[in-house]
Amino acid sequence: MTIEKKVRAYTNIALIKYWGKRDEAAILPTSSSLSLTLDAFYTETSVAFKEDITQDTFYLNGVLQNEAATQKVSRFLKLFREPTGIQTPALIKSTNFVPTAAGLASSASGMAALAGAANLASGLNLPDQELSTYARRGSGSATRSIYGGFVEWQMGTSSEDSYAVPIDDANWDIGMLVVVVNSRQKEVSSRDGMKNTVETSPFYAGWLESTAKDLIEIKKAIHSHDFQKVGEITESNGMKMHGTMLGANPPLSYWEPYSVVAMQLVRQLRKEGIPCYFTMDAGPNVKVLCRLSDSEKIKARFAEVFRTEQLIVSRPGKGLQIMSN
Ligand SMILES: O=C(O)C[C@@](O)(CF)CCOP(=O)(O)OP(=O)(O)O
Repeated sequence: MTIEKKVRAYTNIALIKYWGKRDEAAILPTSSSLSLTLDAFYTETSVAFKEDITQDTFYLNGVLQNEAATQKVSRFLKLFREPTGIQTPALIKSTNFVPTAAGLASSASGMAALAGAANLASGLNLPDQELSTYARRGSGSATRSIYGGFVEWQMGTSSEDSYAVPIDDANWDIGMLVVVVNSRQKEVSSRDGMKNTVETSPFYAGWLESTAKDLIEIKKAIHSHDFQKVGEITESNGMKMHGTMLGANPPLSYWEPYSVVAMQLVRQLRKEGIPCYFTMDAGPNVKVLCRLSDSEKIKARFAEVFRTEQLIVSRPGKGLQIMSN
């Protein structure tokens, strides 16, 4: 029995970064990672296997997608067609609720929502942990969006045990301010950036050793609700990831001048006694981990430098949600 339901998945921001694969095809990482799912950014997707269409048909934000984008979705749907034997064409409708200027990687919420919708439509009905290994085959960071709050993606030893584990609901005055320095499509994708780094950076071995220790320490800090420790490890881990890129050949940096302005403002606010810590991904945008109760105060300080539409406060997000159609 298949059901056509809309599934919502929220995006996540890594505090302990995923930056490198040990297996490109299966999207298996070189290290485990840990993220915070965000409530403010999400994707809603429905999948329906329909006899009245002749081929997979994919709408994104209401726009019929081209052959290449549709083939990518079809390749992903094979994960659900193979075990069920479903040959019927699929109608896929996906909407990204990522504020237009956000420029946040929607691959995490996009692939997690697609996995959730396909899981229902195919009748496979995998439990969340196993479903996260399917989302992973779409995009590594999507693994973590199956759950809410703080989530660990365990690197595992195979495809079957490289999955997400919920760590903590983060409902203890945790928030994040996303500073959108630039929302345009970045030149170098995370996929390409991490591949080049793994292959050429002399700092990569040091990163692997250090990030494994960071993960152990941040989980202790989360369990003891030690916000300062969580923040310090987050900021350090993100900078070490960017450090590996600077050593790659050719060197890679995603930073723009206003990325540095944002980081300096975070340091200034900390000096004034407001606990906040920055992290960056494969783009110029800066994410500020803070107390939810401080987020508006911090946003107001950023608004002295950035336009308000560049500043988005998010509380912790939940895991996959099945929406009423
Ligand atoms: O999210 C993190 O842990 C850190 C990053 O965002 C970069 F800073 C990596 C995201 O990589 P993703 O887009 O998932 O790559 P894919 O597996 O090649 O699709």
